[in-house]
Amino acid sequence: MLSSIEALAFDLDGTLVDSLPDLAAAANAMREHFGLAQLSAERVASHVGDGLAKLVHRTLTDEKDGVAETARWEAGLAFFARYYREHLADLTRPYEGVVEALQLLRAKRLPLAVVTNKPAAFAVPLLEQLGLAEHFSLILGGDSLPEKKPSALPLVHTAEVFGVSPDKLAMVGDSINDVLSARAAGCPVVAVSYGYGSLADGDADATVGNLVELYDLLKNT
Ligand SMILES: O=C(O)COP(=O)(O)O
Ligand SMILES: [Mg+2]
Repeated sequence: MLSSIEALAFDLDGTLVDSLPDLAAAANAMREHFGLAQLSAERVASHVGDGLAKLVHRTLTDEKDGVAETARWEAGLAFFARYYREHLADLTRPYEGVVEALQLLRAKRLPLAVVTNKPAAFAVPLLEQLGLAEHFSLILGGDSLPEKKPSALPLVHTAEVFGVSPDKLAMVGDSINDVLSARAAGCPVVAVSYGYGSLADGDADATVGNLVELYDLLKNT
C-alpha cells in the first residue's frame, strides 16, 4: 500500500507540531474573559481536530457536541483568534524527528503538503515561525477550500495540484478525520502514535511513533 508513493500530505496539529500548550492557553484566556474555570490541557486536546469554529464551541461549553449561545460564540471566536494569532509559537514545537524527516523526504524529491483543519491564517504563520514552511509546496487550511477533513476534497485537490493519482499520495495524521479524508479520497494513510486523535490500531495502513520511521517505510518507493 505504501509502495510507490509519489507525494505526502501531513496533518499539522498533533502530527507535525505539538500545538496543545498554545491552543490551551488561548482557550483558557478566552474562558477567563467570560469568567469560566480553566480547562486542563487534556480537555482542550479532546476538543481539537475539527477547526476553529468547533474548537470555540467546545472549549466554551467543555462538551464535544457543545454549541455555545451565538453572541457568546462570536465574541469567543474573536477573542480566541486575536489571542492565538499573537501566541502561535510561544510553546508550540515540532515533534521529535519532524525536521529530520521532512529534510529526508525532500531529499527524495517528494512533493510535500500540509492539509490541516486549522485556519490558513494560523497554519501558515505558525509553520513560518517554526521554520517549517519552506518544506511544503502547498499548505491547505481548514478554510482554504469549501470543505475540510473528513471531506476528500483537500486531498483530491492536493493530488491534482501535485499531478499524482490519489493512491500515490500518502496522508499522515493523528485523528480520525485524517483517516476518513484519506479513505474518501482513495489515499493510503499513516497514523502517528502520538498526537490528540487517539486512533485505534488498524484504522490506518501503518502507524509510526516518529516521522523518521516514515522515511524507512517509504524507502523502497
Ligand atoms: O485545528 C484543528 O482543528 C486541527 O488541526 P489539524 O487538522 O492540523 O489536526
Ligand atoms: Mg491533527
